[in-house]
Amino acid sequence: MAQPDTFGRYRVIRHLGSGSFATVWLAHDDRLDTPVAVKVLAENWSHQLDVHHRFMEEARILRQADSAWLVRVHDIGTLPDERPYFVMPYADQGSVADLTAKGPLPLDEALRLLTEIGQGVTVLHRHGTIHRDIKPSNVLLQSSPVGQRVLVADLGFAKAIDGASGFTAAAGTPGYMSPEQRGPGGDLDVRADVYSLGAVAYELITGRRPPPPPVRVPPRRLRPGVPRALDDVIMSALAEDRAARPSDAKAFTDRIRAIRMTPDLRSQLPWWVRYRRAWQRAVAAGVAAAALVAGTTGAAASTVGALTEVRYAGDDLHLAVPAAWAQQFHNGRAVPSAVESDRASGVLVATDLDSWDDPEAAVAGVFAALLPGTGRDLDAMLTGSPCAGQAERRAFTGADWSGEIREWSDCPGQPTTVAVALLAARDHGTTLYLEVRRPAHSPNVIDRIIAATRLER
Ligand SMILES: Nc1ncnc2c1ncn2[C@@H]1O[C@H](COP(=O)(O)OP(=O)(O)OP(=O)(O)O)[C@@H](O)[C@H]1O
Repeated sequence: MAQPDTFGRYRVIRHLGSGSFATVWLAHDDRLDTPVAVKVLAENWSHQLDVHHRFMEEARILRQADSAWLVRVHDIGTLPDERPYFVMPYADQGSVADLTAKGPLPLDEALRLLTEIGQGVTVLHRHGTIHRDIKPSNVLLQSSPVGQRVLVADLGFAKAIDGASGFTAAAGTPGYMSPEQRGPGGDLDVRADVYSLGAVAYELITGRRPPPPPVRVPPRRLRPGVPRALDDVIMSALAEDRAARPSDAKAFTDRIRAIRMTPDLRSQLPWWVRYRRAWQRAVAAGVAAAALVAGTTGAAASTVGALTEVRYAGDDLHLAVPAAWAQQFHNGRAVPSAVESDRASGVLVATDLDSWDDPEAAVAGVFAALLPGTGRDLDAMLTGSPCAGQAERRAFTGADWSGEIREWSDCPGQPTTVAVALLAARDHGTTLYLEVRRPAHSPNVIDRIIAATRLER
């Protein structure tokens, strides 16, 4: 469809996207001076009576439900060629699918989104409607004065609960669709949406869409440190037998909300998940502010090549990393600590900052921080482990540093080894905390990094 100039009083700005039955445009309401999204029935479907009816039904349900958790419908109209359109607020931050495309979300962020999506679906269930197509791309995000607002959208497949038996056509999206939705004529109830909520939760937590039912791998297996209660509610929502699922969106959401409120949720998380958010938020500022001073040391030839010295303005740590790893850097990520208030920040140099906390990513790099004092206890700092299996522990004694190295080589998916070291500086009341992620083919690189890292005195 060529870009029209207007839909009624709404001035068209650009195309936002097209779904199976409709096209959505960004437009401007000049009278109220606000951006809007206008959804127009697609030309090729406009003469199909059932599609036309469903389109109008979507607008009606959204208008009647009139909830802050659902996309609201402000206006409705008809084009000169008789096609209907309806007008919604513009969701300026894309959809939850844009977030899941980047991988698993920080746990607190995932729980917030799930609670809000669950509230939207609860409104629909109270209204007597089954959504039938809940998935990340159908949950839109809009900026609000207090942050970000979730809007459940796309009710193109929604049905009244009363008329939900004996559907003539299967509807939904594989991966998010309940087993009972797979065939036509299914006898559906709100627990079909509970299954989809479980599937969205699974993807937010693990970064992966669940396999077709029956789902046998719980989120915890893919993301160590997921609280047991969260694992349980997601797996029960994904039960093949709907009698085993939470009874409706409210029951599901109440359980998610309770987990979110658990006071010690944060302390249950392993250290690399707990501190993730802090550094992610600061990446852009950190990269801009950091001054990378690189000089190659004359290190002996090795499989990862020469080391590059990295130093940040205002810091007296000269960190040495393999030159090939020094692609992105950031200063400001927090160091794990047994005491929340005792947090120092450090520098991260890696091939890919965004993947640093994902134990399955093939990322290589070094995170280093200086902590005041010596005599610190690594066990008290670290909770959980990044990969399965026991860490191999060994002592390190060098000219400048001495302490302990722990290395996990049984990391899922990728040939990456994760190591953590806590090293006291010789003749200096300082401790160096190091995290190193290295490819499997460079076994002695950690010792070389420590040996070449020095303090400016
Ligand atoms: N209110 C809105 N604000 C911003 N973008 C929107 C809004 N409503 C829909 N969109 C975007 O418009 C596009 C088309 O949406 P639509 O609901 O028609 O179909 P879909 O969800 O992409 O696909 P399907 O209906 O086939 O599942 C999507 O990319 C969606 O994110």
